[in-house]
Amino acid sequence: MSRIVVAVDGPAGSGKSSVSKAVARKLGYAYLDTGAAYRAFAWHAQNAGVELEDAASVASALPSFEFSEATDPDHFSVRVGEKDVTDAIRKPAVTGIVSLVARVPEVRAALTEVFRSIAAATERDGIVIEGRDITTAVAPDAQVRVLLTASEEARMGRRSAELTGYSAQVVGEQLKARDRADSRVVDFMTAADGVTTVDSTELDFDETVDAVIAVIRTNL
Ligand SMILES: Nc1ncnc2c1ncn2[C@@H]1O[C@H](COP(=O)(O)OP(=O)(O)O)[C@@H](O)[C@H]1O
Ligand SMILES: Nc1ccn([C@@H]2O[C@H](COP(=O)(O)OP(=O)(O)O)[C@@H](O)[C@H]2O)c(=O)n1
Repeated sequence: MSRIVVAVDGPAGSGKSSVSKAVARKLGYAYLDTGAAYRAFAWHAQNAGVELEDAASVASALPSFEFSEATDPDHFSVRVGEKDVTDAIRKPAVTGIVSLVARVPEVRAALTEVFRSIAAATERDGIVIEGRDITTAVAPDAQVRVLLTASEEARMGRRSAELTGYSAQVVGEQLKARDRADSRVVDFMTAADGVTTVDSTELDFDETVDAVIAVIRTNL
């Protein structure tokens, strides 16, 4: 069976996770959130007591990283060893350190292999994989490649609406700082050759899902 891969990249708050999950659900595809893996590794590295500023120390936590992620869009969960970290990895304590671990080349190489194995193991007809470097590094040969963007203002507004209890200004500043740090490692602000941009600034959620499905239909 030839499995369809839909690769989705974009900056924080552009709608990658929620839109990709909805697209997967509608098409009966699997769904893989690669940011969740980087977050889970950051959580693990911190618990392992590594020196987060030191790349070699961060990489030393890789062999003990027992990661698993469900790919059913209706039952999403992330585990490290026996522990369910689905909620813990969304906390600001993890969001604030994830870029430090994501910049380490050994970490990127190891997680890229994990993503390819998960994609190869899915039993569904297709998989939507979302992150920052899926269209360019993880699955550059994907049949469908999308860059999901939205204005900084829209992204900050969406993220702060989601994180109730935190000041909109602090959430916005953290999002901008993380995008700045991440974009030094991977370019997810401009579409690579053959990648279709979907700008959701003026679209509501359902319209964005439909726009991504339209790109998929055009490419298959
Ligand atoms: N087109 C849209 N219009 C309005 N809200 C959206 C849209 N796309 C996504 N959202 C909302 O924005 C928030 C951030 O989306 P998320 O999927 O977490 O982004 P990302 O994974 O890119 O960080 C979520 O609450 C989501 O429901
Ligand atoms: N393919 C990917 C996915 C995420 N990441 C890293 O993981 C972090 C969390 O990704 P995420 O997709 O959960 O972040 P949000 O866009 O949901 O805020 C990013 O800030 C990047 O540092 C990455 O480097 N490469």
